[in-house]
Amino acid sequence: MIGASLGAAAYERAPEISGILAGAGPVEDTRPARLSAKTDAILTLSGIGIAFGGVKALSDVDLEVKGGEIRAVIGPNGAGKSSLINIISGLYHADRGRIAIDGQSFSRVPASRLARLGVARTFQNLALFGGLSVRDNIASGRVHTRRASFVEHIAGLPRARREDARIAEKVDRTIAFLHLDTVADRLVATLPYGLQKRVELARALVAEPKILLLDEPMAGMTATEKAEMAGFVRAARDRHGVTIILIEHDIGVVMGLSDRVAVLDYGRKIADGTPAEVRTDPAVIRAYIGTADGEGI
Ligand SMILES: Nc1ncnc2c1ncn2[C@@H]1O[C@H](COP(=O)(O)OP(=O)(O)OP(=O)(O)O)[C@@H](O)[C@H]1O
Repeated sequence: MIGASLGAAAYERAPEISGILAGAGPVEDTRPARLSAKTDAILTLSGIGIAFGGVKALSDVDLEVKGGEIRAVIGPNGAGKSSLINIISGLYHADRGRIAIDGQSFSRVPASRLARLGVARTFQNLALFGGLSVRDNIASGRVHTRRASFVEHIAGLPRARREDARIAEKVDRTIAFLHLDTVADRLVATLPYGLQKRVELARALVAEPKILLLDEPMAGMTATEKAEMAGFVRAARDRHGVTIILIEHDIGVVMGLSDRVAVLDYGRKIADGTPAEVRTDPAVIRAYIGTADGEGI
């Protein structure tokens, strides 16, 4: 497996991200374009490029994601994977290229409208409210659906009560789906790391996204936790039809879970295909272990 073959050298070529967000506020493209009826792509990236100072994080990257598929993006450290997810979710703004999400085309994805575009994401490092319960953290994933005003909520007016009941029902269903019932009222900070990652998945799923972006959902997990998480990700696709874009370092997990895998190296896409195709691609083998005749991938 690639995972077993990945030496530290391949993984330690690039500095870690600095966390500085690029670009100014979201600017929606004023010329929305509908997707061609000939394609079943729900997400298309065309010619995406972004640089930070002198570092080209992504150069001319194309990516097509079909509705209902589990699509992995892999590559050594610093290859540009997180930058790609951050561009799709509007946190970074590409210097070049276009992004089409479910029929709407953007040069800059409006982060503030992401949930309404049907996109949800999780983060590489947990981004939960540790002092709130699991239930409240998950409910925060539906904030964008609230229509009743603050005053209506304070006064307990019917619209606000109906809204609360609807959200509570969706939260309960998500808790059951991800087997979080026994910890639903615990403070998130008191949970083991693997369960916290699952709560983050729950918060993304409760929004009922069409597209779910998962940035290293299994990082730091035990083998058992990874297998459980992989099962939940697959179930989200199989039972709810969610399209999933996944960045993950554990290549064994990626190969077992994904329909198609795109491989980045130094910001360029070097391979794209089924797990079986990518696994034997000489460019991928070179990128990961520095030699075209590497074994065991
Ligand atoms: N906000 C930023 N500011 C400056 N440089 C950045 C920023 N984000 C990414 N980079 C740089 O862009 C390149 C690609 O980084 P990115 O995090 O996208 O790669 P990655 O494949 O996700 O890496 P990893 O697997 O280590 O998370 C790296 O050289 C990184 O240092």
